[in-house]
Amino acid sequence: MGQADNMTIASGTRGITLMERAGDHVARVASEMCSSQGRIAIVCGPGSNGGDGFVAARHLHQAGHAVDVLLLKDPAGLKGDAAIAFGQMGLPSQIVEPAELKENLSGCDLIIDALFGAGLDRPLEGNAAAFADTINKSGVPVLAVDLASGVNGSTGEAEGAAVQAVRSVTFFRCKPGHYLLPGRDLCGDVSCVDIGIPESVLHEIGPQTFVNEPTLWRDAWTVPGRAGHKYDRGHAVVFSGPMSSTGAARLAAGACLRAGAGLVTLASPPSAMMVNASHLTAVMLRSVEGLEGISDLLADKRLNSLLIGPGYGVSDDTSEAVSVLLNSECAIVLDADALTSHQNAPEALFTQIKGRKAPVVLTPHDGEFVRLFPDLVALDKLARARGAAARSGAIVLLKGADTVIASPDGRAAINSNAPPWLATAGSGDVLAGIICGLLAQKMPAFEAAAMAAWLHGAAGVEAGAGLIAEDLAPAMRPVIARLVEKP
Ligand SMILES: NC(=O)C1=CN([C@@H]2O[C@H](COP(=O)(O)OP(=O)(O)OC[C@H]3O[C@@H](n4cnc5c(N)ncnc54)[C@H](OP(=O)(O)O)[C@@H]3O)[C@@H](O)[C@H]2O)[C@@H](O)CC1
Ligand SMILES: Nc1ncnc2c1ncn2[C@@H]1O[C@H](COP(=O)(O)OP(=O)(O)O)[C@@H](O)[C@H]1O
Ligand SMILES: [K+]
Repeated sequence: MGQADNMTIASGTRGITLMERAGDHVARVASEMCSSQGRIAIVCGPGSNGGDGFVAARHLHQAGHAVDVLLLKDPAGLKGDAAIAFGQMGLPSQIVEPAELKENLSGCDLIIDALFGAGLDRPLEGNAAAFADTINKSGVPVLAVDLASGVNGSTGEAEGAAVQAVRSVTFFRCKPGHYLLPGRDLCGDVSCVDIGIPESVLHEIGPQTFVNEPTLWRDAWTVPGRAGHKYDRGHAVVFSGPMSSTGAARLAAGACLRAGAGLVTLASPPSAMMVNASHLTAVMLRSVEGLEGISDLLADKRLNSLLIGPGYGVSDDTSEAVSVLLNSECAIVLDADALTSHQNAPEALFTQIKGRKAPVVLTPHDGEFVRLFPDLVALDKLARARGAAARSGAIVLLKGADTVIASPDGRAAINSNAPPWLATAGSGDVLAGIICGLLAQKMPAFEAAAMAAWLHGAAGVEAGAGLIAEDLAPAMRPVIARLVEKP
């Protein structure tokens, strides 16, 4: 944003003009949230975020609202555009001690949080933290300028105190902190408004972090052509666990087929053939025994996408099986036990991944992540996923309510459509199956993983409250139908 701001200013738009537009938008949203008689407290910090607050105060006063401008710091310390906006405000303001703030906020109908935005560079402490606390305890709805104060816009983290907003108004583009937790929850509903920064600045800035929406991958996904053949859509293999743990792989295989793989084979240990056979219809079944069995299976060059891990078991045998898969030319998804089985020697896995041409997607949840990348866990979520992708050479899909998909080339997508109902046994197996199904259709791996996370979230919304993992594959149908309709 700093770069976007500077480029816009360098091309002739004054900084105060940007601030004027930003504050105007904030005032408009505040007016929507508050009756025309409503009293609005505008709590302003020492930087440009506070500057936006001063502009909003002027507009709201002109619109007839009762406005209280409350300052964290002495306005003599304001600089640049914020100082100009303060000078142009023409309204009384007061420096408030934290102990007095409660009194100042009582009886107001809306609080505008203009304490800190993009310039936050450390956790809120002392007076700033006390302000955030008092605002949160006031029970008054909060509209945040740019970000809820205390949220780091680049990471979504809030290491100290943070304001809880119901809405935020941000400028030009949403920031990672609007999508990553806890920032997403603290910022509330986010409106992103145009303040006159031209789109063209993005060519030079070249952002590498994206919100996971269909525009990110829709062009990489093809729907079956009129004369299409099932083999055009690939043949995926999902590896089943032993007799007592076959369900995870079957869930994955069903989702893989539903994601559009032309054919899906479940590779089953001989001992589990009966239980698998009694539960499968469109998914095919093949008995595969040991490493030799896997090698024989993979001799069929029509197979092009593989998934191993769900319910497979944690053991050296599993890591050896993974190694055989990695020697093939297929795209591969490594999930669950296939990840944990490498906890003692992750580097060997990464070396093998980096040595192959076809892509690998790793789909760890936090617990699996720490086993493979213990030294990365202290980083923020974007940095964790990016660091893991760079180190492993794989696309890394780091699961959670704010799943991040990262590529070794530096791109990262943040998924935000997943409902909490997806936190249910087997839901991750379904996700791994969807990725495998999209890889079978030869989607590039980053796009396949991103689309899969989005489909999984959208299917969760479609299935709704009370869903279980079995509901997800059927719920993908209307979601896919809508994607086909909307090119
Ligand atoms: N970019 C754009 O296009 C546009 C941007 N605009 C707006 O500008 C905002 C960014 O403004 P900004 O850079 O001045 O930073 P801001 O968030 O006000 O905070 C910096 C101040 O806070 C302080 N400080 C920091 N952390 C602290 C802490 N934990 N605890 C205590 N103090 C702390 C730090 O001072 P320090 O104490 O470090 O000297 C500094 O004084 C952006 O969010 C948007 O609202 C719009 O006007 C439209 C155009
Ligand atoms: N609170 C949440 N909100 C949205 N999605 C979630 C939440 N918690 C987990 N998920 C998603 O649910 C899935 C769970 O996967 P995983 O942990 O592997 O479970 P399992 O092994 O039981 O399938 C992941 O896709 C994850 O991103
Ligand atoms: K703010």
